Amino acid sequence: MTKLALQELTLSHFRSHKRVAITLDPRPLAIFGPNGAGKTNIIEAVSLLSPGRGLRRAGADDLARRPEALGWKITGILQSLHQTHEVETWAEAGNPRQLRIDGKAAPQTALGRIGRILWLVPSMDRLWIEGAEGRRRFLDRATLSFEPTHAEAVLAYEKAMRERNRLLKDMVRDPHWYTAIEAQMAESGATIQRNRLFAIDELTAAQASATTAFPTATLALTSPDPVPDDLQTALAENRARDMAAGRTLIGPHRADLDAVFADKGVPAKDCSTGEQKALLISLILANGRALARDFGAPPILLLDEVAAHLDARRRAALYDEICSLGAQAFMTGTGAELFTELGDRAQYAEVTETDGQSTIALKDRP
Ligand SMILES: Nc1ncnc2c1ncn2[C@@H]1O[C@H](COP(=O)(O)OP(=O)(O)OP(=O)(O)O)[C@@H](O)[C@H]1O
Repeated sequence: MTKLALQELTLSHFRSHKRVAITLDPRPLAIFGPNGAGKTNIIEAVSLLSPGRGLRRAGADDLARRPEALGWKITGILQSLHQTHEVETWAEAGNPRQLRIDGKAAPQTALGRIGRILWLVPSMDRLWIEGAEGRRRFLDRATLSFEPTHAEAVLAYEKAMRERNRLLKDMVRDPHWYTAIEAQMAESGATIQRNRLFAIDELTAAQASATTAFPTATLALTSPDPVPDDLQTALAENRARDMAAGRTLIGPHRADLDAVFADKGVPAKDCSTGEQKALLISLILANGRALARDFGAPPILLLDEVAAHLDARRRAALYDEICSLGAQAFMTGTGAELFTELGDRAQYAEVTETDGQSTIALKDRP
């Protein structure tokens, strides 16, 4: 099968890493080292080779190595479906993040077309019990992996909504100011809604068609107020209510992802911590299988401390599923023993830290 894989990763002054240059093969990479060594920083750098602010949602200045804080750079050689791309992303102090693909300046949305990168990080352990925003972001990343233009629809919708919210806050009542903005929101909103429903269908089908050790999640797109078919009319009718609130109260920006642990019929938020994690793993793997079929290659997976939560049987099952999927999964853990079951099916790297400076070294199978 065609592979999507990072062949080389170079970091310069990125968080605790002053200089990193590693060459990888398409197998999963198990990254081990003590707490605070700089393992997550490595996979955060990989996450920045996809659109958005990466797996910590950090601002560009936070990524610069302290104390120098001069700026940072990540370079990745990414093997994609038809060709290999050089992706460079960097920021100079006080400036926004920039991007070049194959030597040419490119918008971040272009990254969604050449690669597919999905992640699970410990902060997502509370995804099912916290507010809708995290679940929406999770769904949108899955959606983006199926439909790269989703990012443009979300950006267009958010830009128009910001303009509308400004008018609402300024108590502008003249309908002329609203019509074009609401038409834009309705158009991009319909695209967002359609894309998200498509992603849910894909995840549902991919869960149903596989034999897996992880539980099935029954998914639904919900919202405090249903997203109307005719969003433009609904927005016009809702202006007075929105003006009182000082913001737009209806639309896809209020959507939520509802999940139920299918075998038990229990909502994800009421499941045990381990079950909630297992549902997330199940969805990431389902997303990977669906992409392998639709896009032609499984995504790059970034799994931060995923092994720590799993018993040995589940851990072995996860590794088996990643390997049969053929995904280049970057996995972190505090000890090499967490990856024993991977054997020769993975490559290994140790991250260590001395005096606030991290280093990474590829290792033989531990
Ligand atoms: N901008 C920065 N400049 C220098 N060091 C930083 C910067 N941001 C974070 N760090 C350091 O990076 C280290 C954390 O790295 P990281 O989160 O990658 O650790 P980890 O190996 O994943 O640890 P754990 O196993 O505890 O999750 C901390 O020591 C932190 O102080």
